[in-house]
Amino acid sequence: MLKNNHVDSKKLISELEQLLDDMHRYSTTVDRYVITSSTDIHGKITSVSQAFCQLTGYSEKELIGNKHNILRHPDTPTEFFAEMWQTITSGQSWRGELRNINKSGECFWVQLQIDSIRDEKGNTVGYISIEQNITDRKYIELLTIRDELTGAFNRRHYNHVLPIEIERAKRDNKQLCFMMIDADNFKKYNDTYGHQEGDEVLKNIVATLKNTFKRADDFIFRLGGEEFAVLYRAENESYAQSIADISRSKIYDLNMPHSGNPPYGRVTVSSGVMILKPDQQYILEEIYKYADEALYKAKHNGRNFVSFHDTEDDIELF
Ligand SMILES: Nc1nc2c(ncn2[C@@H]2O[C@H](COP(=O)(O)OP(=O)(O)OP(=O)(O)O)[C@@H](O)[C@H]2O)c(=O)[nH]1
Repeated sequence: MLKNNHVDSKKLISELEQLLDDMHRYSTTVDRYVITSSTDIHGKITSVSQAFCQLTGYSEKELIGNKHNILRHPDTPTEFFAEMWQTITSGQSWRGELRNINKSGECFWVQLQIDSIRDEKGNTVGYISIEQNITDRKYIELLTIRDELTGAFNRRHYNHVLPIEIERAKRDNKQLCFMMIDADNFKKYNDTYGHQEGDEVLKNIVATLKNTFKRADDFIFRLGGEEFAVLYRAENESYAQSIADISRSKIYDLNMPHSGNPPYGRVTVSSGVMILKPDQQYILEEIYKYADEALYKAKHNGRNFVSFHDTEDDIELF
């Protein structure tokens, strides 16, 4: 009897050792290959996998006790994180794509899922994230939607985004503005200063637009040649008008010489804006047409000017 007991416990110990070995192997593999991190309820990092350290360039010691904002990309708007926190603190999982910055200052993209960690009573005691490195895919994706010269979104992306943003603005009961921007007398600029210098001007125009329209839901497009567009939301007409004019004057203030653009003698742009009301239906092609007509008015008005489409009068409704 005693002997039997001895044999059983030896067998049990060996099985337990085997189990511990398996668990160790499993956790080592997870640690090495799964990009994961945990935080307490305040967002302070409590554990990270080796794969997480490898991706971010930070050591475990540097990360523990810190918050994930150590990785924050400056272009990610605060609203993005507010929405993320709202979701996870309400007990739901959050899934999405996020651009981060590693320790060397390089950008990387992750697809991540964040879930609550709960104690035996069901209380949230922290959060765990599992991530996937999607930088390569994102890079290819961005190449297909961006204009190579200026970095603005291309026309294809404009066609994709416009209907989505119109619906979103309607849902949020916000006015959406579509502004077309065209460099003035640009043919003369190229003729005088050369095409390459012209390219630099186009880059400066987009950089200035990016500097002006900085909200998460602002979109800057290059629709073709020296023609650009911005899609932006406006709480009211006064904002819609003032920001459009600020973008025009910021480009004027760059003071890029342009002798063929009298009376200004510098690079200027003209813009045409169409304001979309959330309670109205629009035909997509008409939006472009009306903004283009407003742009024509701005050109006609002497250039370096922002003109607004007269709403209500002649919008074709469904
Ligand atoms: N440098 C450069 N020029 C471009 C590019 N795309 C288009 N253009 C030039 O932009 C000029 C546009 O000229 P037009 O459409 O005649 O208009 P404009 O001279 O700007 O005159 P207004 O629009 O009436 O003020 C043409 O000379 C095009 O060659 C580009 O990528 N780089």
